[in-house]
Amino acid sequence: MPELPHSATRVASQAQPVVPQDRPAGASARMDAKTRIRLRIAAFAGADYAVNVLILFCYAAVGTISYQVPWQIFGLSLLANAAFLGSIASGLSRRLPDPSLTAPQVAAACGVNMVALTLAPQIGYMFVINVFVPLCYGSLYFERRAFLLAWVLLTAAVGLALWSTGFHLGMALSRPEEKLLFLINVAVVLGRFLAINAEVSRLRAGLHQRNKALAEATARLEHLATRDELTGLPNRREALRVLRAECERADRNGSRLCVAMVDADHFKHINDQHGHHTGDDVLRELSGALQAALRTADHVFRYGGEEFLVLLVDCDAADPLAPVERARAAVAAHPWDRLVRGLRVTVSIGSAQRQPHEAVEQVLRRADAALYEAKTQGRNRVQLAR
Ligand SMILES: Nc1nc2c(ncn2[C@@H]2O[C@H](COP(=O)(O)OP(=O)(O)OP(=O)(O)O)[C@@H](O)[C@H]2O)c(=O)[nH]1
Repeated sequence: MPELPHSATRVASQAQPVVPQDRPAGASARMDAKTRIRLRIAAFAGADYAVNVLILFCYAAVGTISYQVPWQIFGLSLLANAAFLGSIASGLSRRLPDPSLTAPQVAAACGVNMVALTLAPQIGYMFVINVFVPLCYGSLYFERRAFLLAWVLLTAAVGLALWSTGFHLGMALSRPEEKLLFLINVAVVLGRFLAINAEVSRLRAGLHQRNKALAEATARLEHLATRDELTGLPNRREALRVLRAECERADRNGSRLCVAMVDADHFKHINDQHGHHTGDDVLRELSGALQAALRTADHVFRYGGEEFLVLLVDCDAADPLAPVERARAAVAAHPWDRLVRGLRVTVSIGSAQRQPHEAVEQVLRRADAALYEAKTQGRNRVQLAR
């Protein structure tokens, strides 16, 4: 069952079903707050019983029914409401699967109305109308099976009450005061439906809010899971996902892909000489320089440490080295002086043109081997994979 709504306290149905579900163990402050809400709702249910009893006293006052009826209903309502308040206040209800006592409170409200129907069948329609309110409120929280059960039981209870009166169901409307009392009762019932409607709106707004927060949290998590925090580039996990997707696409439409491993030269030296902070700045600028040198359709990923992976889509088979050579030259020509005077940063690149249907792991292995060659041959160069 959902969390107990605060505004549920405003719902003026007869026995208010309350909602929070917690376990008996550990009476934390949070549970105490829930208990307070449950108590408040049960108290409002009590006030609701009082309104019904008052209407019955009015009927007795105008002579439609005997005074015995409101007194008996008053006693019964008091008993039921006191039992609910007592078991919620004492913490007894927390030992139950439904600590809000939603179903028992709905059942009690319907039961009191059915007893009233048997005691005063001459205004019996009023009690039949009244039972819609607690049942409707319960339906907000009941699962389908529970609601079906409530439906069957209530129908049986109405049938039983009618049978006990010999099916003498009536509505006293002959005198003006009876007409007025009937209208008052209808107004009270409709008011209760309005309160239920407010409750539905509140639950819906809460749900909408929670869905929105969940969608935002999911997007944030997704971003964190696929992005490198330092450079803002997509990370290695995302690189492999995109690479697989692009390979499938290339195989479908017969286009070519180039995979290039880009590694900063002597980066350890930069860190050692200028500090990790500068090293981080270099990585950030490096990612920007690589992106600026490539087409927007191409991808740059931070593959790890000082290593980047570049994925060139629709790569020109005639000159697969041209774009990566452009990227290398752009990095070498970048105004690194802006970071630290005299700073020079270059990259070595191993580039592999993917063969049709070549496995992702294989093309990455070839690009990595080419990068190793570029490093051993003196760095600041591009090596095409074999
Ligand atoms: N500042 C900074 N340094 C990093 C980061 N990730 C990796 N490094 C450093 O990058 C350095 C890489 O060093 P090496 O693997 O020896 O490579 P290298 O010094 O670039 O040498 P070559 O690749 O052979 O040219 C290590 O000192 C890592 O600590 C990072 O996010 N920030």
